[in-house]
Amino acid sequence: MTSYKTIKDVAVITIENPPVNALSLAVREGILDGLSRASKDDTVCAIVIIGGGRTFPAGADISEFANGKAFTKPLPQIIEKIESTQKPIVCAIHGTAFGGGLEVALGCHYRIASTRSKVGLPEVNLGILPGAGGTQRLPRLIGVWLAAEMICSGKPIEAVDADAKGILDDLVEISSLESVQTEYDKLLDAAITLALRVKNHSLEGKRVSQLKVEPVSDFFYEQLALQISKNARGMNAPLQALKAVKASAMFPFKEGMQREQQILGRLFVSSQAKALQHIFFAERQTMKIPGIDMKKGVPIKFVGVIGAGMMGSGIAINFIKKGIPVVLIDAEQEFLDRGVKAIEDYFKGRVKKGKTTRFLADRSLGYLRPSLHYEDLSNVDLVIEAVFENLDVKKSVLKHLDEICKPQTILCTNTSTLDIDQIASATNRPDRVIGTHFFSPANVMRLMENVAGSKTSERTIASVMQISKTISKIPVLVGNCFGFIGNRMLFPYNNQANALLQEGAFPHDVDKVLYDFGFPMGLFQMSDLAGNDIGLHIRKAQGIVDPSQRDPNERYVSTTADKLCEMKRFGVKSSKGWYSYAKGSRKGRPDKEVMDLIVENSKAEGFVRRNISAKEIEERCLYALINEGFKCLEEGMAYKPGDIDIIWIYGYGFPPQKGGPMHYADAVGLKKIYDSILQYGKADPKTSAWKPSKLLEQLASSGKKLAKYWTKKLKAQSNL
Ligand SMILES: CCC/C=C/C(=O)SCCNC(=O)CCNC(=O)[C@H](O)C(C)(C)COP(=O)([O-])OP(=O)([O-])OC[C@H]1O[C@@H](n2cnc3c(N)ncnc32)[C@H](O)[C@@H]1OP(=O)([O-])[O-]
Repeated sequence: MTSYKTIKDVAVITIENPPVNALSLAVREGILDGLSRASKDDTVCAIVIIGGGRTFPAGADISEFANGKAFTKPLPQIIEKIESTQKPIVCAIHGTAFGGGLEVALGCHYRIASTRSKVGLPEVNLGILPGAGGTQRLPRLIGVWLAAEMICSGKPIEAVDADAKGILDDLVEISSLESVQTEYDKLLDAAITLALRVKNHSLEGKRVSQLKVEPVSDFFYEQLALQISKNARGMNAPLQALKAVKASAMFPFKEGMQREQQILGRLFVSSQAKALQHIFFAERQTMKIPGIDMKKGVPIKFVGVIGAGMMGSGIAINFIKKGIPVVLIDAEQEFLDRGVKAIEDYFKGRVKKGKTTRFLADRSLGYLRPSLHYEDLSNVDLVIEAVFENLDVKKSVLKHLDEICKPQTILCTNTSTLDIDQIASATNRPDRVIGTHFFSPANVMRLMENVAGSKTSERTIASVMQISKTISKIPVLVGNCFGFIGNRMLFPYNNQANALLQEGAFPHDVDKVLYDFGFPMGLFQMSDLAGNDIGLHIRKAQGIVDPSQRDPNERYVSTTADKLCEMKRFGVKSSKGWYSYAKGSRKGRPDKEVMDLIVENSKAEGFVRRNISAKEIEERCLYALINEGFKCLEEGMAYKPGDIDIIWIYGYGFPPQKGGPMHYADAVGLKKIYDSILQYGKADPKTSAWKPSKLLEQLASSGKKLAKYWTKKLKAQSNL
């Protein structure tokens, strides 16, 4: 896990724990061993610590948090040992020196970094804090102000910025064209040169723990706490980290460390830390699908997008940003021009905000090829249609593409509800047809539901999952059912919200509960933002708007929602929806007209309105959602509980500190949820959402947790 060698009387300890050189127990032991050898060897005059491969350690080994290994030879002790070593230690950073990695660097006497590298303390994103002395050393090195900002936001910074802030002693210029090996060689060279230069220098002032912290006023802490409460609403770790930073300015180093460790101890066992660490791994597991070999994917170098509307142009942006040429097709010149303008405006905006340069923006735009002719797609590797959400329209587009594109081209349909098999049946290559459900705005939202039809091949799935990654999306493979995973689960959740209106609640009552739970906004606010006509369109496609076509045994909850559309209350875009909006504002106010309509409809539908508690609102919305998630798992539409959590966190704003609906279900207790579902079902037998999932029933009665059960199941499957 580490190697040791000497170059020109400098000991070089190289950390070798690919892929990210996480500071596992074996690495920590290796560092200790290297320090001891170098200290005992009289010919060694200085020490360099460097990461092998592509990076300096990207942090403590997160997998050791759950199994307790992190507490054996813990990182703070190793860093103390590094700092107290009598020979100068130079730390050489490339790649991503994150978390414990940066904390190791802060324990070294000198720090140099490749200009391509990044440093950061992202621990708050995992529900903890930089608990290997980071909250005590960083303020001593760069001041409380800058340190608190880095620690509480968890955002990494570029090496050049780190140098300007005083974290680094020097930068090693590496161009973007140079290989990782060249970067490593140049960095090591520079580190050895520096080590030889300082070999006889005193270490006075070089041990960061001995530096003084300039105190700042309480006003600063109050302001930052306010900002954190707004930007990281509901998250414990950032505010706790701020307390630890404050301790650095109030106490000597040793006492400050004690405070840091106390706070870390509390955060470590918190439900938020468990939830956030679950998400960290779940996000990386979405590419691991039983029976799919991702290496079978074919490279996608040329893409077509059909439809230059908001969705199509957003999709195109993802590709051209990564240097992948896109032919953007629309039937009308006017629509095409509008799409191209939207794309140009997007890049102009980025330049204006300093997020990219004019040169890079122009380079991306150079990859865009607008066209009115399908024939220009004859050579693309993959094409995504983003036309109107209508089965017949999509089928005819795919049929046409099948005739024009080369036989190997993968045909993707961007739909949020339609049947992939039916769309694929319009082509002679159903094995090369797949759903790619982008979330709007497609250039912003990172989630992608990739939908496998019954004939979609392993190669197609692997190719699309990989290209999704290349364009920086978080792809989740899902099965082909109505609404796939995200929208399918949204329906019962949304139905409960509407049912609550019938029984006595108002939109702002429901939205407040969901906001307090941690969602960025409630369901009615979300509906107003997306456009209430979308829901109506889906209900029409389901054939349930017309009372004569409804199943008499299923409760209908959307009368008010339907009437709102009749009244042209489409939401923010018409300044009126569930709420009313001042012109240009997205902040809705409860509207008497809507409240009267809700009361009137309750009466007409035979409900006696009652006060509904926040607890009931929360349980009914969330348990209906969770029950549907279990159904998706038992039917094989979702491959892992973690996939569902990722979809809901990245696609629907489920609060990450609660870990996603399936993780949350385990935290609440499956028996409690199951019993509540039975109870709500008894009171409301005409709502099929209250029919409990068999899987939920099985786990609730056996007292098992979903996460454990599913991991075991997957293991057993892979051993077959
Ligand atoms: C003691 C208390 C104080 C200290 C606390 C800390 O340091 S807390 C830590 C603070 N640090 C952080 O929070 C940084 C967390 N890491 C990152 O942000 C990113 O991994 C990255 C930017 C370093 C590389 O991005 P990229 O897209 O190039 O790669 P990728 O993301 O796909 O990862 C590749 C593989 O490495 C795995 N893995 C990664 N990191 C860790 C880890 N620390 N540990 C274990 N494993 C880790 C990851 O699961 C994946 O495994 P798989 O699926 O292949 O089996």
